[in-house]
Amino acid sequence: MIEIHNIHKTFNGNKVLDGIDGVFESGKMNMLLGASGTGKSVLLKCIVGLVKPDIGSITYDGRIFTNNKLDIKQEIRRKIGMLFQGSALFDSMNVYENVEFPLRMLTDMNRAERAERVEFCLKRVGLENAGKKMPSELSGGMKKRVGIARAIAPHCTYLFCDEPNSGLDPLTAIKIDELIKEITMEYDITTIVVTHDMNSVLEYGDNVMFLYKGKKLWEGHSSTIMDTNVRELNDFIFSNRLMRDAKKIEQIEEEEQRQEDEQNAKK
Ligand SMILES: Nc1ncnc2c1ncn2[C@@H]1O[C@H](COP(=O)(O)OP(=O)(O)OP(=O)(O)O)[C@@H](O)[C@H]1O
Repeated sequence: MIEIHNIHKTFNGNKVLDGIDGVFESGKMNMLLGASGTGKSVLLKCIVGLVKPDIGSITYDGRIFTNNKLDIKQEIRRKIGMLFQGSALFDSMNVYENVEFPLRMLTDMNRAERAERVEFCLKRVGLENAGKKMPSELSGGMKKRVGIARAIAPHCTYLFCDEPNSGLDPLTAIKIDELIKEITMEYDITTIVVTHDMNSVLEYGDNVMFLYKGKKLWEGHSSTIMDTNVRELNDFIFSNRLMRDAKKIEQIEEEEQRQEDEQNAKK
């Protein structure tokens, strides 16, 4: 579990995060949702330690991360897996070497142990025969899968994904979300996903935080997000035409049901 309390961050007079609190539980898909420029990535960077908050605290399973000793921070960092927007694979390494890389850097596994772990992770993401391929030979979805295998290889406890399905077609995007969710539950990982994709949120969001201009305006399970009274969140959701149409259909169905109930009651 990761807890953040009262996170503030200002860049050159531009207030990007304005007092954010939150709890991210393990085994759940925790999602940071919001339009471009609302501070989602900066918040994620604060949590990972790439950006230092001006005020606020972050704890990992009860251990303070912010302003703690370097060795404690490094110990926590070793348990973090990252999936970057563009997958960020090393172009000069093949798939196997990419997944093996964090094991070389972060663990004292010998060659045979590394090979076993790489093969396990590649199999887990459905790429058991792709070890020798170079990143340039992979589709966008395959690159994301390699990114996931690399992130979980050192047995990560925490997994951070920055727009994991950006640039993917809708079907592949759903499969990547599904894989992240399965892995999160299977290994009880604390996962935080930055997204502005409502499809992802509705399908997989166990705990969704909506950020707007550096503030958290709404938080809850995805099943309740369509019923929100928060105007900014409503505007965000229904800026998408498909969402507007879905809402209209839902309202028509509700009205039909209401009329049917009324008629049944009269009988
Ligand atoms: N290192 C930095 N220095 C100065 N300003 C920054 C820095 N990093 C981010 N910002 C600013 O912080 C604001 C929020 O940026 P952030 O990347 O967190 O947005 P976001 O919600 O993740 O958007 P997107 O969905 O487009 O990635 C932006 O105005 C951005 O220009």
